[in-house]
Amino acid sequence: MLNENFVIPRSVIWKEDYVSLLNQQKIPQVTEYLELRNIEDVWEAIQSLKVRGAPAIGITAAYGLALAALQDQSKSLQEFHQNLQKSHDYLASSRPTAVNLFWALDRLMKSVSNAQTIDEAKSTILKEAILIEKEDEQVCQLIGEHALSLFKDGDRIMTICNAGSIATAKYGTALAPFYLAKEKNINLSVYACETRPVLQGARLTTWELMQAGVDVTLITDNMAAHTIKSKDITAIIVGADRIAANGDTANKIGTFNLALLAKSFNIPFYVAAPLSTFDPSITDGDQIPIEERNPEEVTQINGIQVAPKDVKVFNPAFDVTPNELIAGIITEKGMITGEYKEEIKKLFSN
Ligand SMILES: CSC[C@@H](O)[C@@H](O)C(=O)COP(=O)(O)O
Repeated sequence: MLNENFVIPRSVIWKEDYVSLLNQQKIPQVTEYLELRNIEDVWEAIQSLKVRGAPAIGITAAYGLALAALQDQSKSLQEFHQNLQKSHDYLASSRPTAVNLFWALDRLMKSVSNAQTIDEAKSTILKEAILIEKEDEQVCQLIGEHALSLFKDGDRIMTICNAGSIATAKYGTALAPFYLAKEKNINLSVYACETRPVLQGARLTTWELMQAGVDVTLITDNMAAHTIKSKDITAIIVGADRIAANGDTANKIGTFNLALLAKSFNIPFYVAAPLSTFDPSITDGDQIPIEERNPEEVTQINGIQVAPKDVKVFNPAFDVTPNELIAGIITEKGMITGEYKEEIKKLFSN
């Protein structure tokens, strides 16, 4: 295990009858934990980005479904299953792109399909939600170890958005190697893109890494090319929201730009993601649903209007990086590279 003499924040904590949730909307100004007491609270927290990041969305939704199950007053097992399906569908409508949401909810539904009593179903569903969180912590640590093996002392690495501890159960995906490097006294410098419009890089990645004592420098998104050149960036590493069967990867808007820059500067562009972020049911990235969010995320900064009120806005929250721009996808099972279609098929065949 990592030694804990530096702070690795957690975003989702199960508290027996509610979910304690770090309010990521308010970081870094305010560190507050919300009490999510019912499925509506959970839906709203996911939709409004109080919790965000693919694995953390999945874990929170899993606890949301567990809360709904535990609070259910059904008189028969059949009624219980009908209500559970409604709760599943409701939570699944909170955000469309990160496949971990659907993966976690489907996994809970499957876990209770053979339950003989309502009590058995309730305890099974909670156990499964807790397991999803525990597994994600272990998986992120493994991703961090595999990713760290690609870097050496003194490397300068760029990232976007926040694929850190608070986007997962713990440690993160793209940020996990930086926590591990810190422990092993390997010096890595991180360049964090601010990540307009919602600023996950500026607000969250810097906050997380500074607490752990990781050397992090903030840049605006449009500084990426100049920074890669002038600071001699050695690699780019990002997280993922959904990876198609051919390796095409949806991640935070702006990721595709960085992949193109990596190609142009001849530096590796890595994706770090757990197997729960793969969607082998879709053949390529064109089939990934891309969330479009409220125009005000673009026309305002921190509630202050910066563009004409009625300007037309296009606000996709994600883009898709084609597989040929990706030097490697780092999972808990190691890194896959090259023939992604074959490699991904192998990953899911055993
Ligand atoms: C380990 S988190 C991976 C991704 O979910 C992350 O990079 C990302 O794009 C998050 O987008 P967000 O809109 O903040 O949920």
